[in-house]
Amino acid sequence: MQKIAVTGGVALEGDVRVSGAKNAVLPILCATLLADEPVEIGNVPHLHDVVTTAKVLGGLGAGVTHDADGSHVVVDPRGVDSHVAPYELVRTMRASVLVLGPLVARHGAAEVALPGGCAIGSRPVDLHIRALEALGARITVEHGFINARAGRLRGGHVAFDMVSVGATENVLMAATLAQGTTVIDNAAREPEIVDLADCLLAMGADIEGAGTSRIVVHGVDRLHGARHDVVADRIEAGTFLVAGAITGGRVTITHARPDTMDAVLERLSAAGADIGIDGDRITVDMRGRRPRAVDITTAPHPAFPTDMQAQFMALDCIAEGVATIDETIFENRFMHVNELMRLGADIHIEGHRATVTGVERLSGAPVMATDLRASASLVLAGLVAEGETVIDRIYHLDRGYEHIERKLSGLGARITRID
Ligand SMILES: CC(=O)N[C@H]1[C@@H](OP(=O)(O)OP(=O)(O)OC[C@H]2O[C@@H](n3ccc(=O)[nH]c3=O)[C@H](O)[C@@H]2O)O[C@H](CO)[C@@H](O)[C@@H]1O
Ligand SMILES: C=C(OP(=O)(O)O)C(=O)O
Repeated sequence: MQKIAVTGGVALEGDVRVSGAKNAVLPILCATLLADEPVEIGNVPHLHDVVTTAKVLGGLGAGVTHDADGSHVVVDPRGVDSHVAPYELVRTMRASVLVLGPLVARHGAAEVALPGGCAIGSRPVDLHIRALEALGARITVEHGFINARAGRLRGGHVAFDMVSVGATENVLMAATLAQGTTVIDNAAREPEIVDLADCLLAMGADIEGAGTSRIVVHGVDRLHGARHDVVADRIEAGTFLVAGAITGGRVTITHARPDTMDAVLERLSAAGADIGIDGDRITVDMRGRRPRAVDITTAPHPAFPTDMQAQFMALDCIAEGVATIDETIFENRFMHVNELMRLGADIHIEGHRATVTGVERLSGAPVMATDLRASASLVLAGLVAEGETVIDRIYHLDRGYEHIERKLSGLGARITRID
């Protein structure tokens, strides 16, 4: 199994390009199932999750082709002749549940394996199911599968009792082909929802309010082919900014979307970093000083994202002062804590709160990646730990970060992948 070895102590310097967002490209790939013509997607990141989604779509009968470097993908949904997303694929990537809405809206049937729990929490799908039922789908859950059937869906009122990114995406996609108007209240407002809506609009959908907590969808009879470029990955971008800050370096990220990153940029400033924004470039400068501890509370967008919690915990581990980190989205998203402690971090957990007392130095050690962003936090800690940190189970990293070791090497980091 591949590992990553990092030798800490280099202050990172230079430019790094941000890739397309994992959490946008996966729903967009699923949305292509709604069209009756090929859909071309650009700025597609090289990620294992993209490969898995292509397998899910291929298994349904869609044609999936990509150009030589893989950054343009064309999905031809005309061959779809199955409506089953099997457990073998769904269990490796929860986003596969996002084929549910498109399949039932376009083909009147879907059988999608229940994604089940994962390292960061239980991650139920009851909100997805109730929302699709509100549009007229008949849904049963048995033998580990969600079975959905429908004639043409009809518009309805969906009022979520909690904010769910995935459920908002599933019902938004389904509503585009429903008869009549759907109102989604307490919708998630994440930039990836806006990007999905932009792609659906290019395909001929009629949507208002994406990016606000009320989305209104007027159903149309068909969605056609389109071309769409995936929005920049604000989590990858944030991870590189933390890499600059934690190492006391100066890093510029390019092709970013600063307007999607307010909460993260505000917390980096609070940690003492100088932040400069110039169009799609963001520079973080922490040269010559130690970060200050910053408190974090994760919550739905536009608040601080749960997907950046582990990376900021790594920053707090070597910061001056004591920080509290409250994780309000997932009940078990502190899997990185024990591994960070193996590097010498001082962290105490009580329920949803971690208290991090900054230490002056971390020391390299073998550690185990437990989930995607936990892995990123270990790489970040490894960049400042004395000596070598070897991170095992990096397949989690490859789900969500494109060539992370190459990008960090380009900034001067001593990091290699070991087979
Ligand atoms: C609001 C939020 O920050 N969502 C994050 C969540 O999206 P993802 O779409 O995976 O998860 P949701 O947004 O649906 O989950 C938000 C909360 O709702 C609960 N829930 C969800 C669906 C459901 O049917 N029933 C239910 O109870 C979840 O357990 C969780 O506590 O994980 C992604 C990957 O880390 C992040 O990119 C998203 O930012
Ligand atoms: C946990 C994440 O992704 P997923 O929902 O695909 O597990 C993430 O993007 O941080």
